[in-house]
Amino acid sequence: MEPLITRLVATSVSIANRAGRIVRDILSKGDLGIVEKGKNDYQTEADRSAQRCILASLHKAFPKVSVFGEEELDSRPVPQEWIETTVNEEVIKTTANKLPDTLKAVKDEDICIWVDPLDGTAEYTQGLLDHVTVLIGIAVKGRSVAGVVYQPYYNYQAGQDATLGRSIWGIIGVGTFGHQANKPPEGQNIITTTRSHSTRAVVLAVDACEPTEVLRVGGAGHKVLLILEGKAHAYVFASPGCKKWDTCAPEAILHAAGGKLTDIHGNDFTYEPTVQRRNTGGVLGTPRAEDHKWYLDHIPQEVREALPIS
Ligand SMILES: Nc1ncnc2c1ncn2[C@@H]1O[C@H](COP(=O)(O)O)[C@@H](O)[C@H]1OP(=O)(O)O
Ligand SMILES: [Mg+2]
Ligand SMILES: [Mg+2]
Ligand SMILES: [Mg+2]
Repeated sequence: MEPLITRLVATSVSIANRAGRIVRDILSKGDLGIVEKGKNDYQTEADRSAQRCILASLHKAFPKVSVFGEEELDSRPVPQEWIETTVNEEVIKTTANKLPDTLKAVKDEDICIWVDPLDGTAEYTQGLLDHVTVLIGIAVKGRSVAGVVYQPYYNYQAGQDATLGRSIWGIIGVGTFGHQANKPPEGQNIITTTRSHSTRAVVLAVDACEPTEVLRVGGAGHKVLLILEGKAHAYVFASPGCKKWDTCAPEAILHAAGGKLTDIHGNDFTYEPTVQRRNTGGVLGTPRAEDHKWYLDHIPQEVREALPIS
């Protein structure tokens, strides 16, 4: 049998696809069932249903692994057709002979999975559909090592014949798959940041990094995809708004591709089950680990002091 990590990623790719289908079905039926959880913080029926699908499916396949999802839900039974049991063969094939030795012996109790059933909820409700992703991040002993980012509306403006949706997945030491890997253009400094959760500190930090262009878009998953595809040079978010489920999967795919995701002080995120959910130190992502320090050095002291280390 394949190592646990390989099976977890291969199953998570299938589960994220199933959840993405739920996200699309709910929008096409038109009743989003929006609930306001807090200031500028919404939940829809798609967030709730996709999380039920993902947690029930993971629990069925891996009953001993800890899984945490963004939404607080009751334990109502999940419709049988939402339990995804298939395994993505592409992941199995690609990972065979490539998985690092350190990940081969990982046990159930070493793992914690962080699930964001719908990242970019604000943009989903506003029809900015390619900003939406489903995130399943896999941490081992508190460090993010593998992740799945499913983009349910990829290609949605490309015409009827285009295949809707794509899966991007990555494992540290194996690589990142399912997207184009491009370098960002030389001579520019394109910075991506929030469009729906901006604050004074967010703007100060972006401006201090001397952008030639600012891409204000939704979703932590979506912004990391922009970096992987060479559309942005950095993801700068000087706010305590992101939580563990927002960063776990994006961090793994970015690190697996040679990039770096930390808080704005340069500290690594940790993901053990008891960790504080909020990433109080903000988020900084770059496509090459060696470019990270330049951005860290440009974050104003005033902004750093306002964002405590997570
Ligand atoms: N102030 C905030 N309140 C609630 N969620 C936030 C906040 N800031 C960031 N997030 C979460 O982090 C993601 C990335 O931030 P942004 O889109 O603003 O760049 C958001 O899509 C949202 O995830 P979610 O949509 O899953 O609730
Ligand atoms: Mg949310
Ligand atoms: Mg999110
Ligand atoms: Mg979410």
